[in-house]
Amino acid sequence: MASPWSSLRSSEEEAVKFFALPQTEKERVGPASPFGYGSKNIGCNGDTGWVEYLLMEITSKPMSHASLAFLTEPSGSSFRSALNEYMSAVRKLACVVLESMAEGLKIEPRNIFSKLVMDEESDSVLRLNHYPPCPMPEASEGVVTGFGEHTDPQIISVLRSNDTAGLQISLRDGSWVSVLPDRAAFFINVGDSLQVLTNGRFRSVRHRVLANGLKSRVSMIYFGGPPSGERLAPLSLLMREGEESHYREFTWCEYKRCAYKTMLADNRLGQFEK
Ligand SMILES: C=C1C[C@]23C[C@@]1(O)CC[C@H]2[C@@]12CC[C@H](O)[C@@](C)(C(=O)O1)[C@H]2[C@@H]3C(=O)O
Ligand SMILES: O=C(O)CCC(=O)C(=O)O
Ligand SMILES: [Fe+2]
Repeated sequence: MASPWSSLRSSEEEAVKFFALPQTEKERVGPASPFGYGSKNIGCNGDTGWVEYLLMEITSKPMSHASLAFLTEPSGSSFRSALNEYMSAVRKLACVVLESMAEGLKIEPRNIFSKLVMDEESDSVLRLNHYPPCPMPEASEGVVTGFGEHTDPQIISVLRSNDTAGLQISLRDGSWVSVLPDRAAFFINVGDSLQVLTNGRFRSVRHRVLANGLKSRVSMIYFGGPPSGERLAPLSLLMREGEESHYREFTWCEYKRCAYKTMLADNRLGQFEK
């Protein structure tokens, strides 16, 4: 398997260069609707955070989206090739993880989940987030939200950050636990769609990012999603005798349409529960 590390390093370097550009230059690539450059506004339903980002769709045609035309300019060519290489390496990594998950659940074929993100029509996204150091107002008691709490809607998310803390996950009792930053590690998040496919055996955990008072955080996240028309429901081959499905069947396109009308913290799966 091609290692994601070299393309990761160059993508991160290019991202740092991009985020260091004057605001007017970056805004040529925005607003993110949903793809492109965004700053402080997340999604289009009123969420805000101490973050700027680049959101890119991953299609079988590398980097086709018009809002990212800057990547097709000669000055964007090294960024483009690093990102294309990284996207394909991180997708393979996601597949290895998804195949181990299928094995752990003792279901076959092993590629039952990974084939969804490998599909030519897979609806996947790459996100580069930059959280600049945040001057902490006294009233905030050292807590400023970089990216508000949420679950990821897709099947799997593969996150890699530099060595700046900020990411936290929520435990069942509602307490928050910090994820130690480790630039040599990937953080894997189960998405809502995998929770549905496994009838809740794997859970999409709520997470958030707190801004850092001193250092910049840079993260790159691959969100592996299924093709638009894919029907999502608990896999019958996983269900035990008498086990009830917790979700009604829906397509990824239907879920995404509803998800994009919600705010980050909303419980998106709620409307699909039985
Ligand atoms: C507030 C929103 C931003 C988001 C779309 C949404 O309406 C609800 C889900 C959000 C999320 C979270 C995970 C990923 O970062 C993301 C790209 C996704 O697929 O769902 C974002 C969406 C976004 O930033 O557009
Ligand atoms: O930037 C991070 O570390 C996490 C952001 C996140 O959860 C997301 O973009 O969905
Ligand atoms: Fe997330």
